[in-house]
Amino acid sequence: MTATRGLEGVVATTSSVSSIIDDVLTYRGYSIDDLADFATFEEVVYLLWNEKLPNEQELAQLKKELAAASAVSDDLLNHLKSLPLKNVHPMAILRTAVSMLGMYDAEAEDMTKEGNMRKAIRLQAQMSTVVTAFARIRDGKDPVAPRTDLSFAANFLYMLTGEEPKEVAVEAFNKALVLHADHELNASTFTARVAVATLSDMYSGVTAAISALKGPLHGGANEQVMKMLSEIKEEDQVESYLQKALEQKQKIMGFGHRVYKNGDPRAKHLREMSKQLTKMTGEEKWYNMSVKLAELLGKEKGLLPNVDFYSASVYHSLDIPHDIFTPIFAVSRVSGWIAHILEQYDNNRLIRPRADYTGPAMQKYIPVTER
Ligand SMILES: CC(=O)SCCNC(=O)CCNC(=O)[C@H](O)C(C)(C)COP(=O)(O)OP(=O)(O)OC[C@H]1O[C@@H](n2cnc3c(N)ncnc32)[C@H](O)[C@@H]1OP(=O)(O)O
Ligand SMILES: O=C([O-])CC(=O)C(=O)O
Repeated sequence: MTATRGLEGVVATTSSVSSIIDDVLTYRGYSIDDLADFATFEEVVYLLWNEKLPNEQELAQLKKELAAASAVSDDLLNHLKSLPLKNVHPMAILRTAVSMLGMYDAEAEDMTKEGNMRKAIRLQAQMSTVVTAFARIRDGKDPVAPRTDLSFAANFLYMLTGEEPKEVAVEAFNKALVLHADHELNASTFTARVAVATLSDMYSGVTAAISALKGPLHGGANEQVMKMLSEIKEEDQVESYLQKALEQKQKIMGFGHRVYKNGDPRAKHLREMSKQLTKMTGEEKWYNMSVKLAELLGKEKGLLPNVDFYSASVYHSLDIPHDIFTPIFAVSRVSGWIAHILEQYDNNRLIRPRADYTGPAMQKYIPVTER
């Protein structure tokens, strides 16, 4: 038996949810470029879960169900208020809150197809409510209840700020949600599939996935990108920052990818959004610094921006707190996790690979008094 480090290149399952073939990303066979340009996030959720784009009626029904499911119980909000919110990362709060949502869901252990679809709606709707409620509670503000007349993207921004967002912000946020919704067998999706392949419930799968997304080598990179840009401060500091970081063998957050070696097809959409939004806010320096960093790192190391790089300046321009960037990734990606969880249940087999043992061979047991 030989191990493949990080399972690189290992094909671990079949899937019809999304594909990356020759650097082209599709959800259920639809190009990410078309979806980013034309689709609402709700259409993408429907597509991922139902293997087809919805007609008007189906879309209206999904929106109605999401809106009806989006409020969370006062008990859960009171739990959130009792947590040490100032010192804990929002992804840790989200991980705990999703686990709690499972405890408040009377159907948590219902493994029927219908029960799982109802839970899917609740999870998709309520993660937005939890993330925005948390972001307000820690600032001493009351949570804002979701509205039933707003789109998914608009509702998130509304619950975060308490104000109805501008159309341009909703459009940008919707596109960001579409771009993050699914990505083949990335680390968090694989984690979700491993958890539910034991026939554990959907909340357990999503809680496990959130844990995997949290790390800076995966979803946590978007927050780290903004931290890096804030440290660099000015465009004329980019080159010296980069040289020093590379000399110290630091990883530059938001660059590189396990699968894409010629660039992440989502990055160009986020780059364009970053350009437009930073122009609007008058803070073009974030876009200019990002472009310069990307040019230099491309030349120096052949490393290209991934989905997390330009999303940082996009979310910053939408006035979103930096530590909420990764929870937003989860709010979108839960749609993909759910699609994969449903696919796993449909054709399940326990996921249990082997390890190539490298420890000592057959040691003789010595009683504790003789050691
Ligand atoms: C949504 C997402 O999850 S997208 C990814 C988000 N993560 C990041 O942006 C974090 C920064 N990027 C990385 O750490 C990596 O590129 C990963 C984790 C995304 C992919 O990693 P892998 O395919 O395992 O590549 P690995 O980490 O082995 O790197 C290969 C080589 O490229 C270098 N490298 C890869 N990415 C970077 C980077 N961002 N900055 C500097 N060097 C890098 C490594 O140091 C390594 O060099 P070496 O061979 O001289 O030791
Ligand atoms: O696929 C990956 O390894 C990481 C990624 O880009 C994602 O999850 O969107």
